[in-house]
Amino acid sequence: MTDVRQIRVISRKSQLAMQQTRWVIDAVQALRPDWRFEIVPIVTQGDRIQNVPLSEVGGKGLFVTEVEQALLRGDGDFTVHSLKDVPAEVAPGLVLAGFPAREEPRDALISRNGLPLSELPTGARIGTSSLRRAAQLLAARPDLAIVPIRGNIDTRLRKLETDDLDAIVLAAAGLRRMGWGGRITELLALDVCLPAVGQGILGIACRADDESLLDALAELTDADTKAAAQAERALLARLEGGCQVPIAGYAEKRDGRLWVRGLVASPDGATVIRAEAVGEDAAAVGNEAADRLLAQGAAQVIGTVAAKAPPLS
Ligand SMILES: NCc1[nH]cc(CCC(=O)O)c1CC(=O)O
Repeated sequence: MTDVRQIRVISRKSQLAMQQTRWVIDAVQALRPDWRFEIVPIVTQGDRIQNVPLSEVGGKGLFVTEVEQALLRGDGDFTVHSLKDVPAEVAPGLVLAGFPAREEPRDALISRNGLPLSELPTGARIGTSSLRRAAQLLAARPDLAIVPIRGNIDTRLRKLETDDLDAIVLAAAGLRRMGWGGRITELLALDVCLPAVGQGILGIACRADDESLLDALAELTDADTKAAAQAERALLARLEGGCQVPIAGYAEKRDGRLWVRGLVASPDGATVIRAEAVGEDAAAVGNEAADRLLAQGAAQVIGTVAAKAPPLS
């Protein structure tokens, strides 16, 4: 017999956030038929600032901090984060307790004329505000013109036409969760565009002392996804990267062991440092991959980028 609870779920109002929230509620409901759920919508500062590239507004976890404060105040019981938007450290008193099976981790190219990356014309205009994507695209194709675009997924898809772009790059996971996977021209190979740490993973956060909720979230957790999340976030934490630095990391299970790949690049793609590590313990493997990046000078690349970034305000 489980306890009967009325669970309040804090969610940003974006279509993607609401979609992900409803999906997780359905999954928890299936495990706890007696529980009742209610969505508490929240508008964050990050949702209000729409026209400035995220890399310029600064502040780690722009969308996440206010949601964490709301959870700590007790405005709601859990929230569903896109893990890649969650800074390396979560707020004291909260835990990331639920990791449903990962959606597609790769970045997707959506091109106007259906051409894959390798066939785009010289000087093609590619829309992305992600320094990580820009750096890797330029490393593969230095001729490309990177055009900053921001906004929700549907806004960015529209800008493909209105901003006269040849292609845009988005996380395949977000597109698929919205039911728009059919728009994808090409999934970019992991060795062409290594994803952001946590891309495609949902991380469900709740208060660290909420025992019955912790139990339910543990039941919907996929062990391989959780291990990948831990390894990738250990790598990120050791590199101390904010969204101002092109950092990528991806972990997957191979033959029972965890394989982590990491990348640090200069924004122009001229310098790209790669490293990998294999092992059993998720955090240890992530740390080892980070150390191998640092041994190749990643700190200098990160330091150079951070020095050029505008001050956080
Ligand atoms: N930075 C915004 C963001 N946060 C999570 C996703 C997509 C879903 C995911 O990666 O889990 C996106 C959109 C994108 O990067 O294209």
